[in-house]
Amino acid sequence: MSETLAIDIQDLKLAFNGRDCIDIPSLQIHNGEVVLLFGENGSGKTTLMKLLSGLLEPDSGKVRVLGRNLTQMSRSEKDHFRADHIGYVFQSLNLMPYLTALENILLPCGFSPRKQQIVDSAELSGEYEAYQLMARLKLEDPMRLRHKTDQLSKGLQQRVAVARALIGNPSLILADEPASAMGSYSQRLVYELLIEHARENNTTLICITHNKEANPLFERHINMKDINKNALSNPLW
Ligand SMILES: Nc1ncnc2c1ncn2[C@@H]1O[C@H](COP(=O)(O)OP(=O)(O)OP(=O)(O)O)[C@@H](O)[C@H]1O
Repeated sequence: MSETLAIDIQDLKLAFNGRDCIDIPSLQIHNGEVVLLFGENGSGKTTLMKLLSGLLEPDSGKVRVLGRNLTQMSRSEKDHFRADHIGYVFQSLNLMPYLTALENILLPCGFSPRKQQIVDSAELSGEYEAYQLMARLKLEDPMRLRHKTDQLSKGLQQRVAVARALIGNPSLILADEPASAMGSYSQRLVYELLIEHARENNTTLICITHNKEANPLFERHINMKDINKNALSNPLW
């Protein structure tokens, strides 16, 4: 059973400075599911994504991701696991400003021999793959990828962050508000690319968005208040 689960959470708890943030008794997401995660500001969406990627350590409980128990891994094992198997679009983007857009997109291949191998096995260069992904996001001028990311608009930076998460076909994509700085046409392109890419590669996709227009595109909708007992106890709400 667990081999079919991309995510399996049991009794997951995390507090910040004594204030309870996450209390999720149970959550399962199957391999290949395309999931929209939504909820009020402060309901714990980003924190949950960080727990799923091993960037945050829970106080207690179990997090299994792609059949591996994150809670039993060392920090370095988690870093390698994340580099090899997860693509993450951070809410804060986390692009390297001193690198070009193209170098940013290709960065995960440098950290993961697995991603590099997948890109190489396509018998096309990583660079070609990067251009292909950006073409699907309707980048009009490919020369823009030769610019440093801090010279690009916020919307283009987000598209670069999306391509960076998809390069090397990771098995799990976590996308935290991946299109918030874009107009509605570009937002739709981003959601459609993430979903098509997930279906083409049997990738599991978990995407946070406040954009209700994206709802019909996703096959499963998870409201934080239905899974996190502390979702509504936050003062931000
Ligand atoms: N590193 C941290 N230290 C202390 N408190 C934190 C930390 N990270 C998150 N929190 C708090 O945990 C709660 C949940 O934050 P989180 O960012 O996960 O919510 P969210 O649902 O993603 O919100 P939003 O929709 O505004 O992005 C908030 O009260 C936030 O202030």
